[in-house]
Amino acid sequence: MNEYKQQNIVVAGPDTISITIEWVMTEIMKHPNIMKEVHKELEKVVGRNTQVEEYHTPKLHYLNAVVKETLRLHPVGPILIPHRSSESCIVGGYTIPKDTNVHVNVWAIQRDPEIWENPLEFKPERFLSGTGKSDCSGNDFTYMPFGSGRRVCAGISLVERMLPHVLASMLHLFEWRLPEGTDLDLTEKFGIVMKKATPLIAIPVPRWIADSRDQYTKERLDAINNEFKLYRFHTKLNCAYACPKGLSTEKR
Ligand code: HEM
Repeated sequence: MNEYKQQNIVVAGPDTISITIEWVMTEIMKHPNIMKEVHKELEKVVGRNTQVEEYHTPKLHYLNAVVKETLRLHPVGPILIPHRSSESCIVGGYTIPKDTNVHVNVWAIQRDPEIWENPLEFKPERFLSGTGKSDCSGNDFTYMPFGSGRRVCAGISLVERMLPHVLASMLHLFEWRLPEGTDLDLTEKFGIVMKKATPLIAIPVPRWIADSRDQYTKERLDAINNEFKLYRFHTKLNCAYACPKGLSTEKR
């Protein structure tokens, strides 16, 4: 691996993954029915009493389709990295002379209505069956979020493992909501990498309370169920000393 590729790994790695996670979460929050489907799949594949492990992620077909659909509408590298033709060639009837700088607008290709049905609709199902558009490795020229050819993204296999794992872990235990009174903003900020124009602010809400450490909840509740049980409530006043916002139940 040459020095430039090593530098690219440092530059391309962290930003691209976090930007894509932000886009996936934005699309999922915009479509509550899709969040519900993802949760349903997680309950089936992972279950409630286990945490997400790497071996679960290839079985999360719907979540993987959500990631692919996000990369279709929001490719991190919208115009790829500039390429230069090593030979003269003809592409689509156009002659490209040797040594021409070529910019491939993947963003536009992946929204082309001649290729994609209702291209602006976020529809993970298009990657679930038989369309043939699920190959991320650059062999399908209608879908190239990682580029194509010799300079295709070197991080594909890492991304394919990491993205669904991180997302599944975030979505398995939590439902994600917007702060009250705010709207989702899907405006893009074009650049070498395509970010959201405004950062996503999302609040995690636990989906269920699960204490996997033991099965003695009932015994614990029985143990404190006596004439002092209300008195025990006084401990909440202790919170007033520790509360970082200085809130106290004694003050009005
Ligand atoms: C969602 C995440 C990512 C996306 C969408 C993405 C996309 C891309 C794209 C479009 C290119 C240009 C390919 C071309 O011009 O044909 C590229 C190049 C590259 N990517 Fe990624 N990338 C991601 C994550 C990563 C990660 C995590 C790493 C490394 C750990 C990485 C390493 C590289 C390298 C080294 C290149 C340059 C390859 C070369 O010039 O030969 N990428 N990536």
